[in-house]
Amino acid sequence: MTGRMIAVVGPSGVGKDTVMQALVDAAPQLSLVRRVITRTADAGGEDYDAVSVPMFMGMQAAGEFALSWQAHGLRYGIPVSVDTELAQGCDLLVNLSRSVLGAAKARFGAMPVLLLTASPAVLRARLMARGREDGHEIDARLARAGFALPGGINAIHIDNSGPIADTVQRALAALYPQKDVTQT
Ligand SMILES: Nc1ncnc2c1ncn2[C@@H]1O[C@H](COP(=O)(O)OP(=O)(O)OP(=O)(O)O)[C@@H](O)[C@H]1O
Ligand SMILES: O=P(O)(O)OC[C@H]1O[C@H](OP(=O)(O)O)[C@H](O)[C@@H]1O
Repeated sequence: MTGRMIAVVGPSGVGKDTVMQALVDAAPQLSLVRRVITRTADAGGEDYDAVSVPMFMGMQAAGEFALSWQAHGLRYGIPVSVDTELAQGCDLLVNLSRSVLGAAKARFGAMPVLLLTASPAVLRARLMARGREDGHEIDARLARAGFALPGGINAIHIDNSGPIADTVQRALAALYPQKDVTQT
């Protein structure tokens, strides 16, 4: 049986990467998609493939991305190697821009979408505490917080204002309603 591509979306700072890692830690059949990003390698946060803009453009021209988009002055790509992992039956978690969900649905077919939410005050506090961006960049990210999902996208809304463990429990219950998939 082929695996499912599972999109995780929501405003910057809501906790997408943190929740995705916690989900993988809790449920062994889930794996993370490693994104290609035109961000310097030392920025911290998620594990990603850091490339220059010319390298990214070359990879794109060579058809190496299943999906790509731009946000926050950066380019993001999802490598076509995900198709092999899906064919092997892995369920994959991918951090996507909300703007690319229509294209993702067209590319990957039936694709659960987890939309994480938190209040603007929580988002700001988390971005400031994370410290990856400066104040202007944080303001720009917060200005995008209310970006609407494209039409036709039926997302699973999960509030990530509380403990990560609660978010993980709710996400796994939505993704795997029939069984307990945790390691314990
Ligand atoms: N439920 C939570 N409770 C407390 N802190 C959290 C929670 N979820 C995430 N955080 C913290 O919030 C910060 C932002 O989380 P993270 O980097 O995962 O967000 P993100 O949605 O991936 O952001 P971006 O889109 O900007 O990459 C991190 O410092 C993380 O530790
Ligand atoms: O606001 P929207 O378009 O939904 O998201 C835009 C981008 O913001 C985040 O980037 P990063 O993880 O901070 O590099 C997401 O991963 C996405 O690629």
